[in-house]
Amino acid sequence: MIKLAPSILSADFSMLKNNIEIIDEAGASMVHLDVMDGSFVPNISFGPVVIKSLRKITKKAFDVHLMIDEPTRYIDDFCNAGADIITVHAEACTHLHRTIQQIKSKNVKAAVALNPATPLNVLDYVLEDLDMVLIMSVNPGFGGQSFIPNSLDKIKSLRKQITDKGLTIDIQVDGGINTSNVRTVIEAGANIIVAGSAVFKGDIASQVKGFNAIFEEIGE
Ligand SMILES: O=C(CO)[C@@H](O)[C@H](O)COP(=O)(O)O
Ligand SMILES: [Fe+2]
Repeated sequence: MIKLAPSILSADFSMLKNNIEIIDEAGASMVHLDVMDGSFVPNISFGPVVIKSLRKITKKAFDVHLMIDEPTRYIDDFCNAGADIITVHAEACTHLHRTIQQIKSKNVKAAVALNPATPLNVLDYVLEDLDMVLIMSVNPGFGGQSFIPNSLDKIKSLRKQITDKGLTIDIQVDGGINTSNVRTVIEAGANIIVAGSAVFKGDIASQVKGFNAIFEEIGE
């Protein structure tokens, strides 16, 4: 099953409650929350206090994408704020294996994100431990960037590795995805689609429904 994870980074922050209610009702599978520290990425967004407040608005899964250096320092805070999935960047962790185990010890799903220039082999000795891998299809830090086409080969190779090893791991793709290019991303092997500007810039509900209609069509 293919799932949509709208990224609220592109929402109107003065209307967050309303925007989250709209994606929830329109059929989004989860809420993608981009946490940025101004160090790992050149932008600052929000942290666990905001996520804890938003947790009251919906029961949909909270998919927390941590773009922060040494996330091990804050894993417990994000788990306590109500995260269902925590994604850390391989590039940001000195002890990636330990960080993954820390997330799992809190009964939260663990995922690792790879920047566009990071090879898949950094996952060789941790893949079995993961619930999800996030392939970044833009350089992290901002919404509204263009999809990097090389990401498609990376998604295909990862899907092949997962299948060959007999594992069940979600592949999430994040950055520059819209209703025109999402089919190629799914055909390459992704099953969780993050979309920020393609959901929140314009009619939010109809754009969520537009993605879901494509997912159903492909799933048939
Ligand atoms: O993690 C990030 C950016 O670093 C994303 O989740 C973006 O927020 C996606 O936005 P669009 O590229 O879909 O506009
Ligand atoms: Fe993200």
